[in-house]
Amino acid sequence: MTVMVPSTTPATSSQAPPIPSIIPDLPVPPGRQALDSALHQLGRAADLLGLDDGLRAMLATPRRSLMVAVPVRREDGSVRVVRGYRVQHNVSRGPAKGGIRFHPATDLNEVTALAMWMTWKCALVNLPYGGAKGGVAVDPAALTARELERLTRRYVNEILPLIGPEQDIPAPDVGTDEQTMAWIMDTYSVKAGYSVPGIVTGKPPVLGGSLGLAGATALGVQIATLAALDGRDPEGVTVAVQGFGKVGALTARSLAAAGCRIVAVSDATGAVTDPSGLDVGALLEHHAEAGGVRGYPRADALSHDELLELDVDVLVPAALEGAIHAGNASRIRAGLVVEGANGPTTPEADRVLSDAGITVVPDILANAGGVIVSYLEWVQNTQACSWSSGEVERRLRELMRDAFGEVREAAAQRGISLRDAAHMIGVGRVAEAHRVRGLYP
Ligand SMILES: NC(=O)C1=CN([C@@H]2O[C@H](COP(=O)(O)OP(=O)(O)OC[C@H]3O[C@@H](n4cnc5c(N)ncnc54)[C@H](OP(=O)(O)O)[C@@H]3O)[C@@H](O)[C@H]2O)C=CC1
Ligand SMILES: O=C(O)CCC(=O)C(=O)O
Repeated sequence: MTVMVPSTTPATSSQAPPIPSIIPDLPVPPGRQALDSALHQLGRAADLLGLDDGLRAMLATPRRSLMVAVPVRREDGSVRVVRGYRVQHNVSRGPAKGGIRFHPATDLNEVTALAMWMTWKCALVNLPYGGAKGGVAVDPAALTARELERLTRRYVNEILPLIGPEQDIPAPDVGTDEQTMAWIMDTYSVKAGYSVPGIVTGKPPVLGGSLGLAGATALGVQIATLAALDGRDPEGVTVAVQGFGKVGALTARSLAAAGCRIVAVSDATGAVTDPSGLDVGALLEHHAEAGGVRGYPRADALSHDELLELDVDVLVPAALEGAIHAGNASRIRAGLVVEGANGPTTPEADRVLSDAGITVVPDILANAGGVIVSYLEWVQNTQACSWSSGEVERRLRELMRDAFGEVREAAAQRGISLRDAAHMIGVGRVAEAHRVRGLYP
């Protein structure tokens, strides 16, 4: 999103055109809502842990935030300037880790919230990482492939002071993919003068990418869903999935492969439903050809809101933050919500779902499969070794199972929600790292 600010030069009779600028426009919703949610969740965990005010302040404050201008030359020769961000929320347990988002509405608040969630997520699944996130306020669909490549390379160049294989390791998120990661690796490597595969995860396998990363988040969501079903036969369990991107589409496929009946999916173009079960393979083909799920001929159309409010066993929000909010939470009829997306449920909605007896498997647990396999990729790159897809999947299953078990046990012991339990464990580990390291100087 380019912010146009009028020139401060007084208008003259020749009426000079305003100078386009991207002077910071903060704070700006909707990122503020994500940050408020993240801070609220941290506050609850800090209360459960009895943390003192100093530690609370350290955990609530990002360690480093970088805001950059990213000029990109368009195909017609003109230059457009967009804003980019990289936030390292916490690095007490290891290098910062987290994806890069290309989305027109991203802002510093949103990226800060996403970085904070990465910190707790990495601690919860016991990875030796802190948390980070990056973003560029741009719609990648509105750029050509060459413009996107130039934008990516320039953004990487601007955030060079923060990133590095031992400092801060990016990965894909909304609007970015394997190709984006390949450009990041190349840009960083050209600057270094040698290949640095460990600078980024989610790369194509030919560049040292993990054989299991493409579907890792989705497999993790499937594992979390089946664990939350608690022994119930998945055969015929009805599922609605919001978002049909890297997480949503592959989660739909993964849950269908486990026997679930995917009755509805959506993306930004629309939503489709078939109560007898969608053919996810055919839907993926339609999506690839048509650029979205809208118009899929073997299903009925429904509205975005109707999808969220379907009477299903499982709802998987796998798009953006704030999908389930105070305005629609009371209409959610799913028995179980498994958060594929980061921050899809606001704190107000959380309360409503809890009062209605709806179980929520929180984002930092449900979607941790991606960063788990990112970690395996990074170890593989930095140790110059490689693992088979079977080995990657085994490790992913182990870490997801252990984390799920710990969260469920803590929730049962303390009589708290899975979200509070997950945050208590994640925040507690980071707080303990701070305590043991002490404060410099
Ligand atoms: N990629 C990863 O490794 C991980 C991602 N996540 C989280 O998962 C979520 C999705 O990420 P990812 O799949 O990578 O992103 P993608 O960009 O691949 O997909 C996002 C999807 O959301 C859809 N969408 C956007 N707005 C809406 C809306 N209002 N209603 C329904 N669908 C909508 C998009 O539709 P369209 O394509 O039509 O725009 C697209 O299908 C994010 O919260 C991300 O942070 C979490 C862990 C790891
Ligand atoms: O794989 C990674 O490093 C980060 C994935 C991510 O951005 C997320 O879990 O939200």
